Amino acid sequence: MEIFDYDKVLLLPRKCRVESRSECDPSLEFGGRRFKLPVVPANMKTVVDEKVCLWLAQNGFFYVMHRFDLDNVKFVRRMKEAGAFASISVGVKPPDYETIDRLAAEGLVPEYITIDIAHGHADSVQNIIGHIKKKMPAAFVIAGNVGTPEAVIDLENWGADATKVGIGPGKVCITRMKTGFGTGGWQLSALKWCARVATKPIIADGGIREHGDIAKSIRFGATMVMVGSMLAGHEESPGETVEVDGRLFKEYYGSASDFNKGEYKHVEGKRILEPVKGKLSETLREMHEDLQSSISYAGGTKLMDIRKVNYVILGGDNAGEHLLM
Ligand SMILES: NC(=O)C1=CN([C@@H]2O[C@H](COP(=O)(O)OP(=O)(O)OC[C@H]3O[C@@H](n4cnc5c(N)ncnc54)[C@H](OP(=O)(O)O)[C@@H]3O)[C@@H](O)[C@H]2O)C=CC1
Ligand SMILES: Nc1nc2c(ncn2[C@@H]2O[C@H](COP(=O)(O)O)[C@@H](O)[C@H]2O)c(=O)[nH]1
Repeated sequence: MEIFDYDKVLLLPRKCRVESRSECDPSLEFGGRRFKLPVVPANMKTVVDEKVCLWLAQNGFFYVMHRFDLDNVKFVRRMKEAGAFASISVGVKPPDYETIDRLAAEGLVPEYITIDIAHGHADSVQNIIGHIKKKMPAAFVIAGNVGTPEAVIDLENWGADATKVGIGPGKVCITRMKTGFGTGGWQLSALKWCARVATKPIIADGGIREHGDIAKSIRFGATMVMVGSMLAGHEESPGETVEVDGRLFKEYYGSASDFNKGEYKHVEGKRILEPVKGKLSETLREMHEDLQSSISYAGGTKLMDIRKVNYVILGGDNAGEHLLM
């Protein structure tokens, strides 16, 4: 198997078919809705809050609210009252079952439910997918995280409508060091490996460091990418602002860090400071433009035209050109 990550791959251009990049459309259909970009901010406390989620929903972007220290029922109700779709995260513990039951009892069906645990290839995930599908069959269920084809096959067979791939490639992740496991350092080829067997959409989660990594993820089989650090640290981002030597930073911490958990137990995440980067809407606008360029380099007009290109692997044992035959 080829092993590579985002920084070791470049996509090869095909003859341009447009006169202007404005003809290229990076939008996509996901779970019955159309979104402007194949990008979703990570469901983490220092990346999204209710205000950011509402803004994303009202401006044509997908979002997934985090699942920490909030009442999901109140959140779904407020999103619906605001005329927005609801997209929540749950875990696999008894309070998460109660949340599903309360939502169903009140007839508040979130359009999207993400089951968000560290090791998503687990009976606990099969059980909660079954529970959600029984109580709220209309909800689109995203399940993860996983890092192998076997896990993708199981999650799809258990009823997940999409899977989230990425164990440990995140910027504030320390899973690799703490446990010796994961897709950190080879996330892009893990994605390729998983996408070969997937019959439903994959969200590639973690390790996106450049806008071009979004196009690379699409090329290797992702329908959507989840982005944490690059979308943290904006003016609108939640998280404490810290001044260091006259420069402004915002905190960004892992969901499995002691900062998020409130205790040092099964810690697999850390806290870093991200330089404050301006407005989130500006970063999303730039991502949109960059993806339009990617599509034009792919010789296409639509997002999935990126899937048609060849690529090269730079350096290392697997170096070489890879042609689509
Ligand atoms: N994408 C990634 O690489 C990672 C992401 N995270 C994020 O951190 C947050 C907290 O995650 P998580 O700790 O799962 O959430 P929870 O603490 O809610 O754990 C979920 C459940 O899964 C169990 N569990 C967790 N890890 C394992 C494991 N390795 N083997 C068996 N059972 C396990 C827990 O039990 P118990 O605690 O008793 O073991 C608990 O019952 C989530 O948002 C998650 O996405 C965390 C690590 C890696
Ligand atoms: N191993 C851990 N992974 C975590 C933790 N908190 C979040 N995450 C994952 O990281 C991505 C974001 O990655 P980035 O490279 O874009 O910053 C996020 O979506 C989660 O899957 C954690 O504490 N430990």
